[in-house]
Amino acid sequence: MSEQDGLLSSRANASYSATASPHSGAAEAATVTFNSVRYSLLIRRGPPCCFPPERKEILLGVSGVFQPGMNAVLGPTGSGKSSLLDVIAGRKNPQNLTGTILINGEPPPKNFKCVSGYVVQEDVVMGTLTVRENLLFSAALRLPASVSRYDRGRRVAELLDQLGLTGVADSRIGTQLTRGVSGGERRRTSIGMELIASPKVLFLDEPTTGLDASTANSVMRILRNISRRGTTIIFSIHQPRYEIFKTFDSLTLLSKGQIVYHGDSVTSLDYFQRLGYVCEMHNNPLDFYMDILSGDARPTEVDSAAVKVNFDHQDSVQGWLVATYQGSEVWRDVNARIAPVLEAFSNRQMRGYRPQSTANNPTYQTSFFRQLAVVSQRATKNLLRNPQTSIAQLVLNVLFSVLVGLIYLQIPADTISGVQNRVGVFFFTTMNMVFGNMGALELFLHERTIFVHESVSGYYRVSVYFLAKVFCDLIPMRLVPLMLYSPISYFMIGLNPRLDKFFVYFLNLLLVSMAGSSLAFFLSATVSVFAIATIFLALSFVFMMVFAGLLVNVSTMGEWLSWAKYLSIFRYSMNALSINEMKDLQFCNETANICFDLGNKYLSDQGIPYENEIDLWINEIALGGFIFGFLVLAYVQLRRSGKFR
Ligand SMILES: Nc1ncnc2c1ncn2[C@@H]1O[C@H](COP(=O)(O)OP(=O)(O)OP(=O)(O)O)[C@@H](O)[C@H]1O
Repeated sequence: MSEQDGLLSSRANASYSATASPHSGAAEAATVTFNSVRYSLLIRRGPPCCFPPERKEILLGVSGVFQPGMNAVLGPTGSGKSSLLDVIAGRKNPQNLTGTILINGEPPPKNFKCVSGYVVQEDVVMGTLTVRENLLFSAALRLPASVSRYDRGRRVAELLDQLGLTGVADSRIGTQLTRGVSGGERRRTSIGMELIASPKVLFLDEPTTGLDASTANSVMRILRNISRRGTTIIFSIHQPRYEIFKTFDSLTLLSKGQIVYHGDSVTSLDYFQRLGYVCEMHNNPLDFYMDILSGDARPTEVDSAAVKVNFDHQDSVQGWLVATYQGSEVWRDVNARIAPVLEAFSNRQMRGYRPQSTANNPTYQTSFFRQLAVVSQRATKNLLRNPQTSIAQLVLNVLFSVLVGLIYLQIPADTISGVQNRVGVFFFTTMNMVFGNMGALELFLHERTIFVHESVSGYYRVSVYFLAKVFCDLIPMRLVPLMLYSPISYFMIGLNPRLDKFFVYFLNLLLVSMAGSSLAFFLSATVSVFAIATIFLALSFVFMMVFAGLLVNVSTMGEWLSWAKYLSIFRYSMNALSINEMKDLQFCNETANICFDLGNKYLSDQGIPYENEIDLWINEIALGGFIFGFLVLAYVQLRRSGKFR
C-alpha cells in the first residue's frame, strides 16, 4: 500500500468499526493511528506574474497514535498544532496531504467530519439564541431523524447538566451588541454542540484560549470526564497551568511541523531529564518544554550527542531534539504500536480487501427538508431577535415612498414637465431599489465562520443554508417593504391608475431589488472583508447606473461601449417602467388645447423597443436572468468556502 493510498483512500471509503477501549467502561472507542503524515501548501508571496508559488511544508512526516483519553498537542505558535488536528479530522484539502491515517485500523469514513466532533477556536455559536436553543439546533441536525423531539430534549438536558450549563440554559449567548453568557459558558456551549451526537473522536483547537485560569481548568476537567467514557479527545493547547497538565494522558510536542515528543504525559519529564533537561521543582513542566523548544532552557549535563548542538541557535536545538526523539525508546514504543496496525491493514488490502464503500451511506443525519426547516427556523429567530435592520428597511421604504410621492405629487401629463418628471421618478425609484440593497452584503459575510464550521461538520447541506438565508432575507427585507413602497409611491405620484399597470410596476421594482440584492449576495459569499465588498458593490451599481439611459443616451453611444448597456439592471428597469407608463401616453398643452404622442416619441428617441407586448417582458426576463445568474454564482462561492477549513 502506498502511503498516499492509505490516507487518501480514507477519504474515499469505509465505515469505521469500533474496538474495545483500553479505558474501562468504554463500550466503543476509537484509536487514531497516523503515519508519515506530510502536509504542505502552495503559497504565493506576490503577484502571479513575478512570484511563482512556493511550497510551504507545514507537517513534515509526523507519526503517532491517539488513544481514548486526553491527547494534548503542544508547541510554539506556528508549529503546526491546528494543522495536525485539521489533517486528522479530514478538514484539509487531501490534495495537499500524504501519509496514512487510520481509525481503529480502517481508513476514516468519507463522512468522518460528520461523525467526529470539532470545536474550533473561533466563536461559532449563534449569539441571538439561548444556550439550550443552540444545543437543540445541533441535536435537530446531528442526531438521526428517528430520535424523537422528546429524546433530543432529554439529551440536551443531560449535556447541559454534564457541562454545568443548566443555570444559564435559557440565557442568550450574546452578540457584539448585547452581552450574554460568560466566555467559559460560551466555550462549553460550543463543546456541547459537538458532543450532542456522542462522537468517538472529539477535536478541540485551543479550548482554553481566552478563558481565565479557573474556567480553563473546569473546561478541561469536563473534557477529562468525557474522555473517561471512552472518547478520544485530541486537542491543541497553549501554555496551560500545571493543574491542566495533570489532566493529560498523552502529550505530543511539535516544533516546526515535526514531533519532538509523543508519548505518555507523565513520563515526559523523565524523557527530557534523560536528555539533560532538569525541570526545577516549582516550574510548570509545560512552560519548561516551551523553553526547551525555543532554546531558552539548556541541558544541565550535555552528553556526547549534544556536544555539537549550538544552543544559541533554535534550528540547531530543534534538529537535535527531533533526531534524538527518533532514536529514542519512546519512538520505538510508538512505532511498535503503529507497525502492526499498518501491517494488518496492508495485508487485508493485499488479500483484496476493499473498505466498505460509504458512497451510498448518508453523510447527513437528516433529510434536505428537515434541514431546511431547522435552518430557516433559526434564521427567522435570528431576524426576529435582531429586528433593527428589517425595521429600518421598512421605515426607510415608507419614508422614501412618501418623499417621492410628495416630490412628484399627482404629476400631470403635460407637454412641459410630463415626460421629464416620469423619467425622473423612474430613475429615482430604481436607484432607491438598487442602492437600498447594500445591507444584503451582510448576508453571508456576517456568519461566515459559523457557516464554514457547521457546513464542514455536516450539520446541513450548503444548498439548505443558502436557500434558508436567501428566503429569510428576500421576504422580510425586500418583498415586505416593497409591498408598502409600491402602492404609496404609485398612487401618490399619480401614474396610470390601471391595476395591471400597477402590478407591472410592483413586479419590476421587486425584480430590480432582487437583482441588486443577488449581486450583493454574490459579493457577500466571495469577499471576506466588508469594506472591500462595499466598494465592489457600489462601483458595480454606479457603472450600471451610467448605462440606465438617463445620464447618457445609450443609442448615441459608440459601438465599442454600447454593449455595456446589456449589463445594466438600471436600464432594464428604466425601460420596463417607461414602456409600462409611456407607451401610447398622450401629453397635452392645455393652453393650446392640443395633445401629442410624446410617450412613444420618447421611447423611440431612447431606442427602447416598445411596439410588441414582449418588448416590455424582455426587460423583466433579463432582470430574472440577472437574479438567477448572481444567485447561482453566490451558491457556487458558498460551496467553495464551505469545503475545507
Ligand atoms: N492557509 C495557510 N496559508 C499560509 N500559511 C499557513 C496556512 N495554514 C497554515 N499555515 C502556516 O503553517 C504553520 C502552522 O500553522 P498552524 O496554524 O497549524 O500552527 P499552530 O501551531 O496551530 O499555531 P497557533 O498556535 O498560532 O494557532 C504556520 O507557520 C502558518 O503560518
